[in-house]
Amino acid sequence: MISPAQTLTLLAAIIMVGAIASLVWVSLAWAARVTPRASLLMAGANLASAASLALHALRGKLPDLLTYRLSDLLAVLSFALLGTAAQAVYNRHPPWRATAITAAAAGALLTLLPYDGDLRWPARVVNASCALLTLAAGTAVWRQLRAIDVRRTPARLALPLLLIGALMAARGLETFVNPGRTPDMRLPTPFNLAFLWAALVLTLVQNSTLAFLVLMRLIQRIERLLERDALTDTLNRRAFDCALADAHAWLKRGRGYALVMIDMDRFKQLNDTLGHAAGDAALRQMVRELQPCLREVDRFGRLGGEEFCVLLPDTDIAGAALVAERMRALVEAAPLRWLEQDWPLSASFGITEAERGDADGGTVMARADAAMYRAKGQGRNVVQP
Ligand SMILES: Nc1nc2c(ncn2[C@@H]2O[C@H](COP(=O)(O)OP(=O)(O)OP(=O)(O)O)[C@@H](O)[C@H]2O)c(=O)[nH]1
Repeated sequence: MISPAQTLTLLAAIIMVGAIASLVWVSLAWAARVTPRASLLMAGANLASAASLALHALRGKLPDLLTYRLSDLLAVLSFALLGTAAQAVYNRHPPWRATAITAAAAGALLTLLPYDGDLRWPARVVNASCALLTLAAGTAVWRQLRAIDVRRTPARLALPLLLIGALMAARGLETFVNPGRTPDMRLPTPFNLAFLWAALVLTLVQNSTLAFLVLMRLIQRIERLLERDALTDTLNRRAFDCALADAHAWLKRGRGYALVMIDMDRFKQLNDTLGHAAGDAALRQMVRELQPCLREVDRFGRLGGEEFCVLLPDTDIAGAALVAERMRALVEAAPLRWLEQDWPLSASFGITEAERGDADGGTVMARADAAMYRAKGQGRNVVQP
């Protein structure tokens, strides 16, 4: 025998979890500044959900307009925010139009539908729209996570959202299975008890999952900061050396690679004439110009000063020559625009291919460096093997 106290206690527990979670998310957004947009959306979702359920629990004690219509509207809002928050963790500008249209349509229906007597239709609108919003967001997050990094952020982390969607769909279907019963979560029915337990567990799991994703995002950001050059956003020396060591390890398993050493020409003269800021702008411009020449697997690093190196996996000397020549032409074709003046830019390129006899990546890099110095000796702005 289920008592009304059981369903009410569960409702109170979900409300409390929602209220506490919204405070945690606000502090994550403001104090820790961790993915603030997603964190604030999560705070809003939890708050709206807690308010909706609190109003629902107070039916009969407050005006019906608040405990029925407003409660349902807040429920739709909370699910719309939840879906957008989940997508905002890995996408600063999550798609919101479809969510807004669904929520607005549900809101309009809930405003127009009569709330006297038969409450099954408002309940169907709430549950169907919430299920739709969560299932769509869950599918989008699943795709996002698969696209980002399968190993570190498994797509399975989107599962709680999909389960919440399924739970809401089940609640909508219940109004068809038990058409005689008024949809009220406080009633001590086996379905309500199961629904509230599932809702409590899923609220906890969903909040923890999203907190975990936010943490992963933070770790990835720190890792990126540690391996990037602050001025040009290419790999720094340490990260490039790691990439080179990895590539060299693959060489022993039959996967070759080539290096392109790049050194800007007469850079001191540019610095001395136009100033250090212009030199910095030239370095950034060159990196920007060269990016389109690179594939996803290529690694672009700044070794120091105006010297860069590109690691090209699965590439031989002929391939490296093609890439380097394309890069050389691009640098030459784009002078630095500084204070209404054009300053011609060029770079010298040394290329080499890793050979089985090379002891380590450093040996290959030394050969590319020597080739680059030969290019300087030949008058600069050339590619030398
Ligand atoms: N603006 C700027 N200049 C830098 C940076 N790092 C190193 N440099 C300058 O780059 C210049 C490199 O000069 P050099 O090694 O003589 O080379 P170069 O003038 O390009 O001569 P060649 O390579 O022979 O054509 C020095 O003046 C450094 O101070 C940087 O991050 N920003």
